[in-house]
Amino acid sequence: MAPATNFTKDHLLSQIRHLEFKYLWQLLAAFILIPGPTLAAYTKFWRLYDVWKGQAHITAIELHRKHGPVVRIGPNHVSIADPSYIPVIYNIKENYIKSAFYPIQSTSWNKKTEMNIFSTQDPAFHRSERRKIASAYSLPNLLESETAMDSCINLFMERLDEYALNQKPIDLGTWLQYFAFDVRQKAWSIEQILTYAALCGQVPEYHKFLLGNPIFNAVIPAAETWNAVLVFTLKVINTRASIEHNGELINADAGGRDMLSQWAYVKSSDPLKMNTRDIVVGLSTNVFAGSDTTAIALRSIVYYLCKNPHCMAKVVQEIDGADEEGKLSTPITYKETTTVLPYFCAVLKEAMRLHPSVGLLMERHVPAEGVEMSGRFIPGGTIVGINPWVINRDKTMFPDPDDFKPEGWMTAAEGQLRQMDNIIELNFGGGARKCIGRNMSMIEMHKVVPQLLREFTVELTHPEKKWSTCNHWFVQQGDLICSLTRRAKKPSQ
Ligand code: HEM
Repeated sequence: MAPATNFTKDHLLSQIRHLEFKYLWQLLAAFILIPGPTLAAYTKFWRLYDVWKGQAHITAIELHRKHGPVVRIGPNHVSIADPSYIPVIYNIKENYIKSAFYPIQSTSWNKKTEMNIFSTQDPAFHRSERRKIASAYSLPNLLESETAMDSCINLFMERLDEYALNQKPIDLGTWLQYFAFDVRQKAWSIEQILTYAALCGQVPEYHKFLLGNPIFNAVIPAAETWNAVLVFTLKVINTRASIEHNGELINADAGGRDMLSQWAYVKSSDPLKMNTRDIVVGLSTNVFAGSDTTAIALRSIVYYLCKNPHCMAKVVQEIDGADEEGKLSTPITYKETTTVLPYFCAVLKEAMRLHPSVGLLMERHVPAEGVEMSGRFIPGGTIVGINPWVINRDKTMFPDPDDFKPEGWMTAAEGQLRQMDNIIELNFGGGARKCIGRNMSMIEMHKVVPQLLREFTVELTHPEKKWSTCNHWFVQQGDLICSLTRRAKKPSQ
């Protein structure tokens, strides 16, 4: 028996040594062999500085063009640019868990930090919270309330008319933001909140000493009123219902079609399914995650059309043609755009390809066993992610990646088109954590821009100038100053 025991022991030791060696080798290979800026391999402050400058999306594109599909951008952060890993990193199983970047974007409500479906790192909590609200965001459900959007579009066109009549240049970028969600509050703006989240998100361990410090809310009881998102959400709720001092939602009209009404109905018919917290957190997450992202996409469509007058002329011609044939309602419906305005749909995709709303890595932890990506081993626990700005400029899919060429979407063969679609879908994230508000934004964008171009000639007031961009997680644009001229007579409503 003794030799057998020795064999087992020796064998075991050699296996351990082999494993240690293998593990050490893998770590070494990962750390030394993954290319990237030298400083980034040693300190997170390289990334913090890069994000602080507001152009991290440009840095990311340049780094991948120089180093290839796998680039180290922090001691424990690796950026991936190979589209075939989209379904690996962003999957339904949620085994690639969100990083500590996300909880910073939680909701503060009733002096407590409340995780929302965007910020939580816990897959089980995420599943149960998302299940409660998902049906309200389905395409059929949203299309049933399309007329509510129509009244916003009509109002928006009336406001723009005032600028056209007075021949005054308009800051259309800001007005598109008002259209997406009118979050103008005397409080911390979404941009300020995002700047904090983007910067602190690079060194999330400091959040607990900063705004994440529980003493913060206790010492400064008014802190919640600084948050524009929460203030706006409560203000809107209070126009239709009321939130009592103990934080209980009462008197909400539970018969309407919008989310407040739908959720108030669930709360009153089955309080165990949905409570006031769920409603306030759900609605304020919509405002936070949905207003700037939608406004950014709307601005991109308008900007790239103005910068490419031949594309603008084609879109306008397409709209006028459909109008003459009596195929368009006022305002244009989502179904009409998606069925009779194919060139506009290609423009929308191309604008979103060139300027995705999210401009940093969508960070996830590699599962414990590690993974090999594009020939490089990445150890478990490493934070990996894909930046939509990088893969949307994949040269194999988009031969002139920096140019605005909507025609590419019209002429691609079926298989190629599917792959191109899969890539730009990452603008909305992927897998179980994919954007829940995608359909809402898509409906808005497919309606309001064609209606705008149907009613007005839109030109940049300074066509020679480039707009400005600042990436603090969302890539905001500035200086979309336009001149509007009313086209034919106002369409009858
Ligand atoms: C063009 C418009 C939009 C874009 C580009 C966009 C983009 C994204 C992206 C990239 C994510 C995933 C982030 C990640 O995994 O790191 C996301 C998630 C999310 N978005 Fe959007 N979004 C848009 C509009 C909206 C709207 C209108 C709403 C709400 C009404 C919304 C609510 C959310 C929520 C709640 C999540 C978290 C989903 C989850 O984790 O289950 N978004 N969005």
